[in-house]
Amino acid sequence: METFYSKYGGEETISKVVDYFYDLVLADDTVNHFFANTDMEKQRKHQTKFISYALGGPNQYSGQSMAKVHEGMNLQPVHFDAIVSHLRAALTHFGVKESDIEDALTKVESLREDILYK
Ligand code: HEM
Repeated sequence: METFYSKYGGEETISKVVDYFYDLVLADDTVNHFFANTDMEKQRKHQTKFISYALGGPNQYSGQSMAKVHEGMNLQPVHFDAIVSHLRAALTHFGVKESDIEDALTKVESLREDILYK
């Protein structure tokens, strides 16, 4: 089966989507404070991992490992929703088909319970 990731051009496309998404996240006061003590390179890595995951790329995560890395952040639905809305905006901006956007959002949603309130 052709994955979303390969269909839209693999890493090259991912890096463009990441740049766009990164700017949206860091301009948003709802969530940018979580990254206040994270250096720029690490932030970019985070956004890349997030996008790659959503698009079915090589970095796939278990709920357990996601609970662990977000431990101590006490992330709330409002934070998760903000990130999801930026993902939707970034994918829309690059002309991704609505049904493919829905698939990506469903994927991300599957980790919501693992990531929140940790
Ligand atoms: C499905 C959703 C998410 C995925 C797949 C994901 C992925 C990851 C991964 C893989 C890490 C490990 C550190 C690294 O990237 O090197 C991480 C850490 C982190 N995540 Fe997420 N994340 C998600 C949601 C969120 C949300 C909603 C927020 C906050 C609004 C957030 C903020 C952070 C922060 C601040 C770190 C630590 C960064 C650092 O200082 O090293 N994440 N995340």
